Amino acid sequence: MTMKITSIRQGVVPISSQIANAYIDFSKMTASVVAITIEAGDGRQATGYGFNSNGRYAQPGLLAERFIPRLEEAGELAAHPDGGFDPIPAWTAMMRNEKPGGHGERSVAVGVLDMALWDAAAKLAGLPLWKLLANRYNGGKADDAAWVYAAGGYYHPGKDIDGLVEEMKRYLGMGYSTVKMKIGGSPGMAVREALLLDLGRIEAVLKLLDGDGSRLCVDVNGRFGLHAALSYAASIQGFGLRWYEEPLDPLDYSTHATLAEQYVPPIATGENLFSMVDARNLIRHGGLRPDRDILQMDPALSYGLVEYLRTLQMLREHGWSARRCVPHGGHQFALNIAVGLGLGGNESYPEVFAPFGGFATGVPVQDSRVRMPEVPGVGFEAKNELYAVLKDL
Ligand SMILES: O=C([O-])CC(=O)C(=O)O
Ligand SMILES: [Mg+2]
Repeated sequence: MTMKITSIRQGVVPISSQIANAYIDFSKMTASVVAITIEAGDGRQATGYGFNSNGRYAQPGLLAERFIPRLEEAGELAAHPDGGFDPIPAWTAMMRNEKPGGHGERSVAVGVLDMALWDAAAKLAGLPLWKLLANRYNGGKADDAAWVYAAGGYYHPGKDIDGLVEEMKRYLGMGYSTVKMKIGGSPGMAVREALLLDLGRIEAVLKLLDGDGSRLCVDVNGRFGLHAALSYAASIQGFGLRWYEEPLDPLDYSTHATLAEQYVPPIATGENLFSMVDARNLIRHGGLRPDRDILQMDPALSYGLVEYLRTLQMLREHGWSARRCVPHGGHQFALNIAVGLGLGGNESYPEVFAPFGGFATGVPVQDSRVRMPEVPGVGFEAKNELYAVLKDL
């Protein structure tokens, strides 16, 4: 049976807020949203939805000028050997006449469309995406739940240490046992002063977590140079934190290798690596340790799941387990991938980036684990606020 894309619509929606990390504020953050309708040879139709994660902006120009027209011109597409829709030939059509390297933000535009293709593929199969992925790529084995952690702890005008601790307390009340906070966001301050300030913030949150460092992640958003990263490393080493995230520029692999020689607990990075090749450079040259470090490549920013499947293959070839992957972005797409392909878990943003973050409405988090609904596709239709945005396309 062949399949055909019959319509593609796109829009731009704000996900702006007053929060900031150590590198950017989100006052003008936007996201692209798309809807793609696919017709199977037997006349059945499904509409899949996609969007990009926070941190990169909407890509209406790239979508309108290159990627949507190529998909529209793709014509009849070969089905997957299981008889269902296969996003891979559609993805290949989108990427025609694109050179390698210099990934820029076209990976974001392609990621938005890729998400919609997978949502439609799973809907045509009448399966939740996590089940389709387990069937196609994981010998039919899916996890029964995903580990999730609550990411927040942003800088916000007027927010002090008490405000930070109150926020973390709310996350514990929602069923999360591991939380993440921002550090390194003191522009213009000397490293020593900034470090003292951050140690006070970290210790206040650790107190709430009964001093258990394995329940706290800290995120620098790539702000530090090697000197600051090493100074912080020496001071936080003893806390045994769950991970020390994006301490350095994401593309500066050799400084990661130097840090990894000095800092024993886990380091996490990868949310700003947008291709399998970039991730492979990190693995080859970043000195990261497959027994503890965490890889956060986000399929919704980095050419989608078609490329992420290649990244997982590359990791296997380099002796890394998929369990070391905990994608950035806090969206249901990565949650399906985590459960269906056996990743280590997924990020979650209980209080920021609505309506794109979070899970199906009414699904509880228990002991930092969340189960998947049995809804066909990614599960957007079971997430009321998000579906209200998508269905308007
Ligand atoms: O603040 C951001 O850009 C998001 C981020 O780093 C994360 O979710 O880890
Ligand atoms: Mg991060």
